[in-house]
Amino acid sequence: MLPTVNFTETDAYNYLSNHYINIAPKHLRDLFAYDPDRFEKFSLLFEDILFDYSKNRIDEQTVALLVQLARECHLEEAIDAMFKGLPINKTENRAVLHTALRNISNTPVLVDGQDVMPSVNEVLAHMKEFSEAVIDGSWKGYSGKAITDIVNIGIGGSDLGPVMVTEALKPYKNHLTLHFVSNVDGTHIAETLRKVNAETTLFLIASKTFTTQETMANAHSARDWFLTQGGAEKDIAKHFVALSTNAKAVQDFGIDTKNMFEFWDWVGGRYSLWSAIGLSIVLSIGFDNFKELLAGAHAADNHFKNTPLEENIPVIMGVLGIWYNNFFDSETHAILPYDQYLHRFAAYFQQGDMESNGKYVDRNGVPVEYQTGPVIWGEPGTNGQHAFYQLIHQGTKMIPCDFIAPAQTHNPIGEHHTLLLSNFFAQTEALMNGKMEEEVEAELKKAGKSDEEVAAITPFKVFEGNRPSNSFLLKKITPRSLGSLIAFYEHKIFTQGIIWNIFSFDQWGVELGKQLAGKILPELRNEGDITSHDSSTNGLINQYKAWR
Ligand SMILES: O=P(O)(O)OC[C@H]1O[C@H](O)[C@H](O)[C@@H](O)[C@@H]1O
Repeated sequence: MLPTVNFTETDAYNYLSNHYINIAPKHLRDLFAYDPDRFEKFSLLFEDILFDYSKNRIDEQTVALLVQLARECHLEEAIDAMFKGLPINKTENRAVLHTALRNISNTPVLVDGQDVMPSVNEVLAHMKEFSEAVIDGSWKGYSGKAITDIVNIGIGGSDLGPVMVTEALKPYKNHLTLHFVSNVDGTHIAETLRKVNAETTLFLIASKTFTTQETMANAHSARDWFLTQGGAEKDIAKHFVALSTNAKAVQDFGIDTKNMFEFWDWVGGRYSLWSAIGLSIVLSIGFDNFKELLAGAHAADNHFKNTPLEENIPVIMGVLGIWYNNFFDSETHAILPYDQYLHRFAAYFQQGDMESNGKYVDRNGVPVEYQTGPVIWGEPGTNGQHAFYQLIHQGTKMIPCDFIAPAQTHNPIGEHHTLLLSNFFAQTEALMNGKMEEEVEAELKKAGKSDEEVAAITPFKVFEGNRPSNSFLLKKITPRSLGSLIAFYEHKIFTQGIIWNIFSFDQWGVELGKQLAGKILPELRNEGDITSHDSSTNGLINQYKAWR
């Protein structure tokens, strides 16, 4: 199985610690000034995606040492083990094979000696056939009308991916209206049901386990609502389908397994948009576009698997993250898409990254003595610029940023896209260069300020710069380029998990919350004061009971 290495005990780590002392005082502005080839050296082109990582606090030696670190941590063997379907998710004893879901070249992928590709293709064929019937109107609701609205009920990985992708690919959307219900707060389902008509609505109950409290509560409420709106028990088959690995629970819920789209325990929830969980995506943009999304991800998978680490985009993304997280002590990482359609991209990778690498126990079961996964956050530009960029530019924390923008917009209205992109370029440049004292003084003098005024205001207007960023410039956001981009981020997370020597594909931290809520629930159902917890929890529960 995966060899476990404490990365802080490798030769590369040792060299990097010394190298850091050399790089840390250097300013990016100077690194650019000394090396006119910096962009050529530190950028990679993959199909229609340009990845520019030259505005990072690195030189050629940094990259070489970071790659050595990845090698000493056996990243290449780990990649191989993942693609081969070995049970690298050890705490759940499962393979990690979201890559098989988009393996459009159909080479066999074995799990326990059995090729999974025939089952993957069978489910894809089912999704194709079903979605075509719904989209062309031949799938009828109980009163004979075609479906107009799709309500996906799911949470976490059974919600965030489909929401993010359907939003990102809205320009490819058909006439069906998509709704997503995730929160157990009754407001979410109530507000959604107000907008739809039972005769023409299809519910997708999306849950890998089919036991998640929030999803089951929302699914039952949707079914109750359907039955009070004129639908009968026998009509449920026309209006409810399940996307799950748990056939028994689906049946118990009352959904015919003919209407179940299956996936498998080797698909992690936060990596499942490529599976049957993507049915809402297929219904929104059609099967051919979904296939393009898979094809883009598959191309990125091949890049990750076959490209030397030095030129491997997700590997470079990963090791740069290690450089900042473990040498510069940065704690967060911002994802900043300059594309309104990508407005849920950062939220999607909050789960993808933080649920994967938010772990303090290493693969030997021992607490780590170094930092692991960063806090991931972000909003689309330019909104972010008017909200939190102040802190990125002039705060006391170093925040490595990923800027993402398409060269071509789907909405060429006036000069909007040029304005947007001018902000994208200006921000990465300003973060890198900063604004020196002399520049500020010259500007103020030019504006007619007295020497005294110049001296008083200058310190506040100086930007130290030297703040790192990556830029992704895509020709256009298409199903294919989006598929590749998502896969790059997934593999970046994998790369980091291997180097940090943690298990990236379990999520025991989430399980605890589920158990604890289950314990308190019966106490809320009864009247009477509660004394079984600490005084804060007792106090809150008892006040809730008094007020409800
Ligand atoms: O798809 P489900 O089984 O309903 O799970 C939904 C979500 O549940 C938990 O939050 C897990 O930590 C997530 O990884 C998962 O995506």
